[in-house]
Amino acid sequence: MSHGWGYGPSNGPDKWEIEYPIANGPRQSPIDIIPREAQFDSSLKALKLRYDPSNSTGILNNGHSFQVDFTDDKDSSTLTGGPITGTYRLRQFHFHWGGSDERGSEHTVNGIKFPCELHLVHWNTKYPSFGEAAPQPDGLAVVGVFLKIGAANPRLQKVLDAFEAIRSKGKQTTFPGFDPKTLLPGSLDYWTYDGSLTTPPLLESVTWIVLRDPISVSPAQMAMFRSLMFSGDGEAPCCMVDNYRPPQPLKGRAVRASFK
Ligand SMILES: Cc1cc(=S)c(O)co1
Ligand SMILES: [Zn+2]
Repeated sequence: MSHGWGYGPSNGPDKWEIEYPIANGPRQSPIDIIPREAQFDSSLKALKLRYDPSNSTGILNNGHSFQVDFTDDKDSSTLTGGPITGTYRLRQFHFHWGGSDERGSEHTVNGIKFPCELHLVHWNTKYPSFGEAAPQPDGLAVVGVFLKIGAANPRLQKVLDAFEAIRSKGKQTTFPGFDPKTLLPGSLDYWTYDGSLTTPPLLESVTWIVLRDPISVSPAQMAMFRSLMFSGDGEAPCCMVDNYRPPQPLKGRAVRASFK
């Protein structure tokens, strides 16, 4: 039975270096963002996110998180501008969250954790596919959005309403016509730095674009995230919580801000 990576005491983030030595590499993610140490860069362009809802296809419990997948055979859902050059295509989005409201995000701000963090994963179309882009230093761009406890988020609720069909590992269902733009805050001001995937294989191929402003999520909605299972049907039930990697050493990297 493969012991596979996870978030438990025997296979969690502190153990990943055994099978993935890059876990101790020079550009690992997430990081703690310290706004007063970020450098405002006036040459940074505005983020341009153009998403076509007809590209959303399905929603899947992959045993680590859940993800909403997008067809990426055309330049119809793209990220341009911001810190990147060229065109990156949206592949999927997913979340990381905690077992209670005081933890769950991967990036932190002045050491503060949010209860949840959204990741929108895009790949560089200078490469022929996501798989070919994923190992390249400029292969991926992930937009991170913090979720903060507040009013219930009706746009997020559309995603949560699909959970009954994907409760356990390996379950998936169709998820057509969803517009990820509805999960973005009003401002696209961001911090950016060179980093990695936050899950194995921890590839150092991600240009991170972390939005300053959070979106809201209610306590009841957070409880719905925690109703998903890491475990598959017929396995010992294990709630999907605390699927976040803690901040990693900055190792001299610059964090730039698109705003003053
Ligand atoms: C591709 C990918 C990116 C992130 S950030 C993640 O958590 C899993 O897979
Ligand atoms: Zn992620």
